[in-house]
Amino acid sequence: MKKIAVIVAGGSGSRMKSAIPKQFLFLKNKPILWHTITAFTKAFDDIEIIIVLPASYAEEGKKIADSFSTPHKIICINGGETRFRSVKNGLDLISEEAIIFVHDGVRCLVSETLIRNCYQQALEKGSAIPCIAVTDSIRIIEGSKNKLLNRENIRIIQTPQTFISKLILPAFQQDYQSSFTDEASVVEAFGKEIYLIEGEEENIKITRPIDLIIAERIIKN
Ligand SMILES: Nc1ccn([C@@H]2O[C@H](COP(=O)(O)OP(=O)(O)OP(=O)(O)O)[C@@H](O)[C@H]2O)c(=O)n1
Ligand SMILES: C[C@](O)(CO)[C@H](O)COP(=O)(O)O
Repeated sequence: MKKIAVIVAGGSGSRMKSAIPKQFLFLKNKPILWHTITAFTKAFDDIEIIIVLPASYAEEGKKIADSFSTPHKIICINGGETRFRSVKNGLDLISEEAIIFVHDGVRCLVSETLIRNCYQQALEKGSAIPCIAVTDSIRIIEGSKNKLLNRENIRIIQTPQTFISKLILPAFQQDYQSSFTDEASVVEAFGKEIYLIEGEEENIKITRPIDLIIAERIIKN
């Protein structure tokens, strides 16, 4: 089956508080976004990639895309105000049947194994959403009180969130809801079941300055 990765890198990175959006910061002499794209090009020779960029950094993003050689087809497109809009802009370029990966441009430590596992499960079940268990105690705030939750039932959700095209493309025709934090929430709101898959501890989202320090320690290439 055809494979298409929509790599969303259209955000501003406000929590990182850096001078440029975090996806363009360097890790081991290469932009974070370059490492993320590399993971997908290594996972599959025949993958097509759509990179979603902030309009004001379209040129920087294009330069990174151009640094990859064929046979990988890489298309760049501008993002939008919300993650939903950015993902939708990428998905709007897809009309054929495919397994579609939606991945955060700032999860640059994702492994080729996880990408391939997501592909396989999405092929079999329609979706593959990587997740990891919680290792801290978890409490929910209820007004002025708080209550312990059973952490056995809690999962931390990652990307690549992977779907068969006939599931994700119609789901993104819905109107935006502020509760949409990821693609699984969009597909679920469309009334479809979501299938989880084991994620990876190292597959962190570079969000705050501390995450960059952690990524520096973990990254291999
Ligand atoms: N309108 C948006 C918002 C986010 N993203 C992308 O979604 C991924 C995960 O989002 P997040 O870590 O929240 O990135 P930012 O929105 O850039 O960060 P912040 O929320 O701190 O501003 C990032 O690769 C980001 O570039 C996007 O493409 N378009
Ligand atoms: C999609 C995601 O990375 C899954 O963990 C997460 O929901 C993105 O959240 P953010 O607030 O947009 O960083």
